[in-house]
Amino acid sequence: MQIQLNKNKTLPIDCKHFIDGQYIPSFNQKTFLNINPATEEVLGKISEGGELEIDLAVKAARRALKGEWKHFTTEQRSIVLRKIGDGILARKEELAALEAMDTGKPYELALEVDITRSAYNFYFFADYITSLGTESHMQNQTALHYSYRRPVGVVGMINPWNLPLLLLTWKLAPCLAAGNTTVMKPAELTPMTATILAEICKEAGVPDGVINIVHGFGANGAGSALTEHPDVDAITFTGETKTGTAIMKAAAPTLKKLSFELGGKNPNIIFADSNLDEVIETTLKSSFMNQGEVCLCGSRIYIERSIYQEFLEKFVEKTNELKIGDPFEEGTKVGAVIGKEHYDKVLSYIEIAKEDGGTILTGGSRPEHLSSGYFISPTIISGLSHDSRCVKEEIFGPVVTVLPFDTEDEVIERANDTHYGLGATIWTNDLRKAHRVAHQIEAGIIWVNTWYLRDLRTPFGGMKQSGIGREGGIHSFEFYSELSNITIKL
Ligand SMILES: NC(=O)C1=CN([C@@H]2O[C@H](COP(=O)(O)OP(=O)(O)OC[C@H]3O[C@@H](n4cnc5c(N)ncnc54)[C@H](O)[C@@H]3O)[C@@H](O)[C@H]2O)C=CC1
Ligand SMILES: O=C(O)/C=C/C=C(\O)C(=O)O
Repeated sequence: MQIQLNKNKTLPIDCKHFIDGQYIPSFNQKTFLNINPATEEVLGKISEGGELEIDLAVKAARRALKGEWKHFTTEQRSIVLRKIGDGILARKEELAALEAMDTGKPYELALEVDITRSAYNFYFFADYITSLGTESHMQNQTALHYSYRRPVGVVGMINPWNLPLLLLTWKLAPCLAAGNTTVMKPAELTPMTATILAEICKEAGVPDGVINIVHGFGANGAGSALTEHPDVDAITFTGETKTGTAIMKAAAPTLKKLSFELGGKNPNIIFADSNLDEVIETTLKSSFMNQGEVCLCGSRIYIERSIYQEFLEKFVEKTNELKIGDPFEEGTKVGAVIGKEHYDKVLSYIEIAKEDGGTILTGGSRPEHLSSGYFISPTIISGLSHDSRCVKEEIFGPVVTVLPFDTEDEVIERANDTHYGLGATIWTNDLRKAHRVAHQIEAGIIWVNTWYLRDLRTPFGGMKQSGIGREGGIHSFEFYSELSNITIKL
């Protein structure tokens, strides 16, 4: 399926399943529509899979585990992974355009972050496997113990719509590196880049059946069919916390191995001794990058009282300068949110903020110059109490709350007063304070004087209701492989 596509794309673009190396429609020919959230136009039809398509895909993945893929050496898998990375970069403009159309995000962001990082996910794990070792222990002179790593088997992947290709490849690269096969279900709202990736993988030499894609819905659809399927060994999921609960229940009867990266309500803690210009520049990104639709966004901003007013003035001024609108226009920093349902949800939180006595310092509604598309101006809300739903719940849009604090202990308590524990950012030039506070914040990913600085060797994931397990570097292999210990008596 070669789509010649640039910013002047040709529609419609239909997305079929990819099973056992072939693009196929659903058995019953069922489809649903894919909508561009920035224009509200129909992009094409998506095949709607269910139990039958999932079963076909799982059988193909199970067969492929025992086929030629099983005999690929580490070096051969590494070469294939590098070729997939090359294949992504060779089509980066096309993939970025598809991602922008599917999600509503700025094309420049898709090119710079989503697509580049997707290729890098493959390059990183291509290198990583060639130096991956296992432990061995000599027990006195009587026995040698060593561990042996093998694939988990068929891995089910359930992906969200916010960073479609980036998050799918973050799972797929280590999954293939470790020798597994997979059935992937992209989010129903963002099917396009995954569909193209299948072709890139095939061209890179991934044998038929190793990767399979089934499109469709989550509950009572392809998603639940995948999580319930008895012949799937593991599920990796990124998305909402309550979906994680449903998947855990569905996976329990067959005791699947699970890795969950769930929602967040991340604190951004700004101490008075930080460099304010640097804080503002990064806080604009941590608040509004990708329309705030990144689970790592710092949507609760706590500012030490002595710089509260100065911070607000500068932050509001710089936020008002962000260009919002057509994702394909040069310089656009904020695009459309993912769709009508999410648009209504985000706006409903702004209404809650007003009812709770909050002050909308900027934004709060659709920008006047954009009459269609699901656009919401970057919104900053002050004056809320700590228990307002806007401060407590994940909004996942271009909306942040700002609150002053007086002491270190107070802000630590506020930051931890949530069921989530994904990310946090701390701004201070006091080294001791940075460590002291970081050690007390209940989050899996803590940045000091930066945000979204990623090193793929590091453990990535959340604590509390933000996730189960970690991925990245060796942590990915803890999930995507099984270790056996072998003891030899000497
Ligand atoms: N990375 C994150 O933390 C993300 C968080 N969200 C949050 O979730 C909210 C809703 O967005 P959704 O797209 O509906 O997220 P979601 O968690 O419902 O969907 C993510 C994926 O899970 C699948 N899914 C849904 N229910 C399932 C089930 N019962 N069994 C198996 N698969 C299932 C969906 O089809 C999709 O592929 C957002 O407003 C946001 O707050 C959404 C996307 C990413
Ligand atoms: O791996 C990254 O760089 C980004 C991860 C972001 C998420 O997992 C998310 O928004 O869900």
